[in-house]
Amino acid sequence: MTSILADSSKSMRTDRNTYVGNRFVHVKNPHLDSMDEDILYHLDLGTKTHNLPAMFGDVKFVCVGGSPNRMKAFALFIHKELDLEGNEEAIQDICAGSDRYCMFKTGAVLSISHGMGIPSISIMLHELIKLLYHAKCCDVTIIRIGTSGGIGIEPGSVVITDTAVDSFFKPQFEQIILDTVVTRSTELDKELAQELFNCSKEIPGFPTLIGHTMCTYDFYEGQGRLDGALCSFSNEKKLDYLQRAYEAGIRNIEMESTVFAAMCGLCGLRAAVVCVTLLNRLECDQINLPHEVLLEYQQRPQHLISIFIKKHLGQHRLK
Ligand SMILES: O=P(O)(O)O[C@@H]1C[C@H](O)[C@@H](CO)O1
Ligand SMILES: O=c1cc[nH]c(=O)[nH]1
Repeated sequence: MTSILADSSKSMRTDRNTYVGNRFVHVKNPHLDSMDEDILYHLDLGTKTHNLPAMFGDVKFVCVGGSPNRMKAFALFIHKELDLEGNEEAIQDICAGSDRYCMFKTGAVLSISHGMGIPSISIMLHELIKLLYHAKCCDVTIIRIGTSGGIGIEPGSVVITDTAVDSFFKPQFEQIILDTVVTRSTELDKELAQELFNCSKEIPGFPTLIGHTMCTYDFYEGQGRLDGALCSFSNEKKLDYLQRAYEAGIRNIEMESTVFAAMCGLCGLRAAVVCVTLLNRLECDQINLPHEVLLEYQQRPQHLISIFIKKHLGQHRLK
């Protein structure tokens, strides 16, 4: 696919990230200014129906992840960790009127689910970024806390992404706009990744590392699994691909990081991807860990992010 498109220069364009001084969340769409109202349909919010600056103007940290239950659990956890006022029952799903995504706010922290895969997170991010823009938010850090398949590392390890790459190991995301392929950078904030890694040193219970993350369009064939409903390659081909990925510096595979990095980078959000690995793909394809172990693994990125947020809010005591 890449080589065909590379020949057709008329249908390719490159979008570059631009970072602005004060880091207001910004949109890059001249049409929005002329709209009388902006309805954020999948979030069940809007500029006429809700006072977005009053509801969200103080947001400084946004955490996103695939599962609604995980993101609710994270909101409750961070509420407790930050010792915020109000009881847990007050933390209600702000998007309850839509059954696409869920959203919880506690203090300056917003926790949102994004479903599975690039199309799902991309829709959520368009509406979230517009929400933060309408709310006049500035200096916002956004972190994806997810799960992934590891390559050559112990299951339960946490990978902080330095670069998100596509299935060809390229640090780019190809967005098809009308009939044009627009190539966007998937660069993430290196300082933020390092800062998160430094926070991980305070948690002795599990290994954390910085590495490249591969983002695919599919969980089965797209990630070289032999156990899907369709498979046309051998075990040798699978292992050759994953081994080459490892040699290219890739340590885990998931399904959202490239579009996440591209969209956040273009709109002035400091972004990071922190995913726990559920298995070592050089050894197996099926996720066969007991439910309690999976739950504990999913809490690892949350624990790390809570230390990071507490540090930024001046609430963290060094051990
Ligand atoms: O945030 P989650 O844990 O949902 O991310 C990964 C990538 C896919 O969305 C999903 C596949 O199981 O898990
Ligand atoms: O192997 C895995 C595990 C979780 N998520 C993925 O995308 N792949």
